[in-house]
Amino acid sequence: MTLDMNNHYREIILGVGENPEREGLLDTPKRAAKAMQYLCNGYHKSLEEVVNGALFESDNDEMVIVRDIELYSLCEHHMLPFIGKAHVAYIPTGKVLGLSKVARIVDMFARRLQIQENLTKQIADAIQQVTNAAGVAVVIEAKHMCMMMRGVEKQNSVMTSSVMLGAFRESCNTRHEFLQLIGRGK
Ligand SMILES: Nc1nc2c(ncn2[C@@H]2O[C@H](COP(=O)(O)OP(=O)(O)OP(=O)(O)O)[C@@H](O)[C@H]2O)c(=O)[nH]1
Ligand SMILES: [Zn+2]
Repeated sequence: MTLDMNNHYREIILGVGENPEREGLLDTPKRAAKAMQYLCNGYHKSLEEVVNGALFESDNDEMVIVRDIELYSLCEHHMLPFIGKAHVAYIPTGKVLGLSKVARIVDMFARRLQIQENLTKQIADAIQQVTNAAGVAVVIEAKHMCMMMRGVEKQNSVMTSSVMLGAFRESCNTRHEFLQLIGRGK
């Protein structure tokens, strides 16, 4: 599989008009394949493995927010990066999730070929599934290289996507509190 990918990258180098035998490019197909495998390693992870049992009993039923989680993903249309931040919140119902696991869940879905809207939904659904929370909210703000480096070449546009489940969808107050706490409220 990796050997195959190496050959494909060699073809890409030829395709852009370069010489894959040039000294600086000799190991590039191998490196590029390895990098791409890393950037897409989310396909080989399961939610169970990522959470690793780190769910702790708690009678705290107030909103938990993890904000400004850095996010690197690849857009599925151009396979170019989109880069930004995820803000994740949930309202526990007896169990809280290990803090780092929230970020690991973000990574598990970000390290795939994605569109931002689906990524946002997959993270929200996974947090809901793992915690059985009374509500989950995910907001992602990201810049898409496919819009910056090529195409319309807009350098300053940021895409914001959100998914609200349970209490965040039903209650304006809960939603406002969340948006305020991530610095996006009025
Ligand atoms: N909604 C959404 N669109 C995305 C995302 N990533 C890339 N796109 C868009 O996907 C669309 C693909 O449009 P096409 O017209 O098929 O492709 P294209 O000719 O490369 O489009 P341009 O980028 O406009 O040059 C573009 O409008 C991209 O901006 C994303 O995460 N969410
Ligand atoms: Zn794109």
